[in-house]
Amino acid sequence: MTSAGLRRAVTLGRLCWRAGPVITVSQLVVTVAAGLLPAAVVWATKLLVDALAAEGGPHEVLGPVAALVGLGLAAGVLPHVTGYLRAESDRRLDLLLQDRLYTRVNGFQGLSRFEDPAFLDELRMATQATGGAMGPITSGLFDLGRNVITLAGLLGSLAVLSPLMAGLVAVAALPTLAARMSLEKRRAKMIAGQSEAARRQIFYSSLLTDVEAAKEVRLFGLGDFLRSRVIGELTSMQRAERRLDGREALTQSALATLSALVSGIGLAWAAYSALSGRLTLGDVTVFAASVAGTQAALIATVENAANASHALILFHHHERVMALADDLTPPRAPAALPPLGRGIELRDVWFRYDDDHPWVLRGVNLTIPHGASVALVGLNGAGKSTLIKLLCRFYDPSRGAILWDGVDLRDVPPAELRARMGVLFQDYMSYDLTAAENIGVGELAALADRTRIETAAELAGADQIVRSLPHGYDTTLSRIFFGPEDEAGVVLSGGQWQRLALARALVRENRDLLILDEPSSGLDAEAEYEVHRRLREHREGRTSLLVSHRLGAVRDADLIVVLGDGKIVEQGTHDHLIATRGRYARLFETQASGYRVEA
Ligand SMILES: Nc1ncnc2c1ncn2[C@@H]1O[C@H](COP(=O)(O)OP(=O)(O)OP(=O)(O)O)[C@@H](O)[C@H]1O
Repeated sequence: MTSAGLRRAVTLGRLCWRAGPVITVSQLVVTVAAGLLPAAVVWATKLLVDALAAEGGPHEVLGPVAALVGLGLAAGVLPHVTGYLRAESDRRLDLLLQDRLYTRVNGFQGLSRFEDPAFLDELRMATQATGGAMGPITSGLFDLGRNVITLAGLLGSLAVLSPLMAGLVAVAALPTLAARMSLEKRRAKMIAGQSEAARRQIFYSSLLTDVEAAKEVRLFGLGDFLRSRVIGELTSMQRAERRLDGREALTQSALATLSALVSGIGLAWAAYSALSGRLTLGDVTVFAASVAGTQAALIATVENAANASHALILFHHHERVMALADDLTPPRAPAALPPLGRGIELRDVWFRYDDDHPWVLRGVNLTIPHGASVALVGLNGAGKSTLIKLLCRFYDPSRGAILWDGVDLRDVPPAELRARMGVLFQDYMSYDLTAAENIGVGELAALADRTRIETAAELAGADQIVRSLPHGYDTTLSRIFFGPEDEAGVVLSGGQWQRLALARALVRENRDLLILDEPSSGLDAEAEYEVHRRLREHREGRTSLLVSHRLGAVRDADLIVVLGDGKIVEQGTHDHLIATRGRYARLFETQASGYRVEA
């Protein structure tokens, strides 16, 4: 094991201790006892055989027999005790590791990590180091410890009879150990090399089983195409595995032949030594059992070391995720976030998602005054949603700053900032929860406050829809989970989901800033009119930012901002922008003419 591997094993040991000190100590005691058992049995057997060969009386035989009975009892019970301790220790360690991992993942307050394929790979491997994979990690290390003790006991016994033979058996094992370790390294490298293919395979197979994708997959006849991609990725991964398995089988067979040869030579030597009177019958028993036991323990040790090292590689990914720095810039001058009194200012904000990506925002200067309703319009890809994500501090500007009453957003904890906002994203979530919970998760403190949830639903035009569901607000909105009384859940239409998402944003009452990104894109004309009428009243006197392609919905805003090519190209009231006959006026005229033609 390399020094890094050893360090990881020590860290894991510390975590086991934290997860359950009593269980860990018990496991250590049982491991040592189980490890010493084979050598103890060999020596008790030797004493018995020698007593029998010397034709001793019941007195001489009683001791070894009693010892063998006790050892037999221990051999019967210890595996079950070990099994229980192991399962309990795995459960506790699993809890601890999952808790650590998801606390760290939640600690990444921005979005950039989740858009980084290298991080996603690391995270996928790290999540494998929890759950079922924890068994081999801990039990592999304890088994390794037990087998090393067994090995030391048996090799020691052998050395008493023939140091040369003990040395020979030990030396014969070295190539096996080296070969196994090198194979394990290759396997780890192969798995790392396959991670992209594995991710693609998971992606294709999830499309084949995903209810959301089922419509398009069937309509476009994508089933065979996706199936052949899954099989293609699997085949290429299996090809690499097959090559390695073949190499492993060949190496192991050659090494097993070497071990058999060594033990054959040893046995012949012991038999001739007994014939010439240099060894007793008991000695030969010790010798034969020790050689066989040593080789078995050696193979098991190598196997355990390989399993433990494989498991430690997974644990390594866990540790790497844990060691990652926060994704957002740490505050230079930590500040408290004041209640919004003046407004939010974007000062020469430049932004791109990555150094290799093009600029999305190029020097945006904008003020959202306190109490004003601001509308953001622009063509697809103009950067509207990106600007919203910066306001929520999912990313920091690449250059420039966003100031909240003069305080740089980089200087305040993101959670504090987000607690001051109600936001409806363009790509909102639909939770497989009840209707009430779908709204209430917008404000966890209001999850049990039905009046508040109903008020938000009413404002979003969702109240009537929810009331007409089989169990009203308690109806489970899911095709995956069952609702009350084991009924299959109900699924809403796109526009109905959107109203619930809007209610979720609005349940956060009295926030400093309300952001709505396309709140009515999926609503029918009547609902859209009604929702915007209510929102207009609701936004009155509150600071809000509305993004919409439906220009009729933004004409009443105090300030309309037109974004184009990552810059603000125009801003003003509806009347002002129409009078200037610029980009907004053209967009508005295009939309209006469409309606006029239809009319
Ligand atoms: N996570 C991301 N990583 C890299 N590029 C992104 C990401 N999200 C958006 N972009 C790019 O940023 C640009 C602006 O996208 P954005 O979603 O902000 O536009 P938008 O104005 O909201 O468009 P729409 O009207 O279509 O919603 C686009 O060119 C898009 O490809």
